[in-house]
Amino acid sequence: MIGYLTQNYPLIHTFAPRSPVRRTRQESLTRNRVIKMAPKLSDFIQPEEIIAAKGSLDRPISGLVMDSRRVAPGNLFFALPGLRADGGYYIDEAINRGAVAIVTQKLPLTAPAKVTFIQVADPRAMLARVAQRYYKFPDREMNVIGVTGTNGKTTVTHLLQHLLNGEQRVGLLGTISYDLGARTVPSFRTTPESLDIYGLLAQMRDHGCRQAVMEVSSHGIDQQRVLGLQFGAAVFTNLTRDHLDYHKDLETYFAVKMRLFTGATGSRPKLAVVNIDDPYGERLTAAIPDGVMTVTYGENPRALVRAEAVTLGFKDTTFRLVWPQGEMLVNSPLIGRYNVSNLLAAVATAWGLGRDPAAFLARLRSFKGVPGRMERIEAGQAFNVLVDYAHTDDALRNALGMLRAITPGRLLVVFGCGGNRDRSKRPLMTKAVQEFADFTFATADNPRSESLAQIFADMQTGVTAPEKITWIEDRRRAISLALDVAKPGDCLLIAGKGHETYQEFVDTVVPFDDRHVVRELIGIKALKSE
Ligand SMILES: CC(=O)N[C@H]1[C@@H](OP(=O)(O)OP(=O)(O)OC[C@H]2O[C@@H](n3ccc(=O)[nH]c3=O)[C@H](O)[C@@H]2O)O[C@H](CO)[C@@H](O)[C@@H]1O[C@H](C)C(=O)N[C@@H](C)C(=O)N[C@H](CCC(=O)O)C(=O)O
Ligand SMILES: Nc1ncnc2c1ncn2[C@@H]1O[C@H](COP(=O)(O)OP(=O)(O)OP(=O)(O)O)[C@@H](O)[C@H]1O
Ligand SMILES: N[C@H](CCC[C@H](N)C(=O)O)C(=O)O
Ligand SMILES: [Mg+2]
Repeated sequence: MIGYLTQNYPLIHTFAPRSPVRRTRQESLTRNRVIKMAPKLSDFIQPEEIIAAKGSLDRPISGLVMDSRRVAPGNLFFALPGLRADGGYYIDEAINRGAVAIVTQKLPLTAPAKVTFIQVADPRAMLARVAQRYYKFPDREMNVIGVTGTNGKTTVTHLLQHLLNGEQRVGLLGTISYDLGARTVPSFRTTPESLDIYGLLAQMRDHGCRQAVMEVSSHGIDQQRVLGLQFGAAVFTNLTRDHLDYHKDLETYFAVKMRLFTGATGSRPKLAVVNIDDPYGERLTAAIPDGVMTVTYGENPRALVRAEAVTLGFKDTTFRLVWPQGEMLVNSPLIGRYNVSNLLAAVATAWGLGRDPAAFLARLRSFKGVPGRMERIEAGQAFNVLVDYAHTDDALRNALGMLRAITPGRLLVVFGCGGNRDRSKRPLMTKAVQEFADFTFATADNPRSESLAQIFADMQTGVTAPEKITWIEDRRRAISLALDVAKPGDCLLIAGKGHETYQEFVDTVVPFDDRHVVRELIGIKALKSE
């Protein structure tokens, strides 16, 4: 999937080919001068940063690249050690495609004269530093706000963008899309590679964005994708179980998230915004270094920015927003207690950056939500259908707990678990749906390269009430059966894929959008019953 998307995505880190045009002599001279002034390796790499080199550091380069399949002539290729492969293995391919310089952990015994080899201890860290210099430190010309946490990153970043958008557009990088100021493109990673981040931030800067909000995933922090990036603010939403396939245990996962706040990513944020309703948030506040302004938020009475008198409804949420200089009644179409937390995160950040929350009253009300997050599908049916991105046991518990409280009839759920991701959350997700739903249709999410039988087997270890779950491999069929079962007054939650428009199998990616499937099936069923 990722490959499929990036193939169609214009390269952002190599020079775009120019269309042939007639040039005046003056233009040609200017052009020649530009060629003479093409950036050289030594413009981005200092001798003291390298262990050894073979070849000249004065060599001009045409761009940076970390994937041999995307090398263009004149590029500097970073051979990154990976979890599955070693980028070093692809150096020959990169050279064959025209790479003129290689950053690597190991120098070759013999090197072709036309290529410079640069040995460094950590090529990923070097990539981030070089990318930041190559794109001329876009993070220093913008106020970049990074949002981390297990759940809520996408919601909070979109909310913040909505609150802060004014005369100058606010850029955004996250799970759904990248808003680059002049255009918005589909996202290929929640937190892109450092090379892409700096390239994308440069596009925002060049199109007049003076602020940017971005989701910072734990993978992104751990793989040094945000190394050196200067954050004007870092926000912590919460920490619950996920990604333990990668981090192994919750403490390690938390330690990785903490790096964004302590300076361990190479740069300290100016402002830390922390949810102290979450025990990990409480712990985080104690670890924030002196000199970083901290703003706490939550329903906790000790929070600087807090919500009181929360009223949860099926169509909207109301609460009293209290901050050190004032308070006001907020009404938002976002539903669920966790969205109070998301609203507070955004307001607390804006307040920490010097904005007056009172100015946001209308914008808080006009924010209609994020695609695929509790998205209501209305296609003429007599019961409620919601599509949501809950893909952890905590998110499922929150989502279903909230719907349970406001559903007069039965609560039905369609859900599955993604392949090649945290296996330990699968039985817990099954337990969560059984706690709240009257009936569950367990099905496929994105199996990726895992067998669905294996995923189902993991999910089944959490079954305590087998009579309340049916197992249907085909997601469309599962949704169809759930729609057949639903009656007026019932609520059907279709969880896990939210905004996603595809389903990923071992060697295919097929178009699949829960929202379209629901509308189509309701339409067909209505025709049949006429
Ligand atoms: C588990 C994980 O995060 N893996 C990331 C990791 O992959 P890896 O270490 O396995 O890399 P590899 O495949 O061994 O390749 C090593 C190097 O060889 C290069 N290569 C490889 C093949 C080739 O033909 N030529 C070539 O040059 C690769 O470009 C790479 O630089 O490093 C790669 C780049 O160096 C990332 O693209 C890759 O992200 C994969 C695709 C991924 O799916 N990551 C997900 C889990 C992720 O990052 N998700 C978070 C969101 C999580 C959340 O919801 O919170 C995200 O921020 O998107
Ligand atoms: N603050 C929150 N606390 C707990 N659950 C939440 C919160 N906000 C959203 N959720 C649940 O988590 C799901 C994902 O929300 P969102 O996309 O905002 O999170 P995210 O952190 O960006 O996720 P991802 O890591 O997959 O990008 C929502 O559909 C909802 O069910
Ligand atoms: N950003 C999340 C998305 C999970 C969404 C779910 N549909 C799945 O495929 O598991 C992850 O990479 O874990
Ligand atoms: Mg997200």
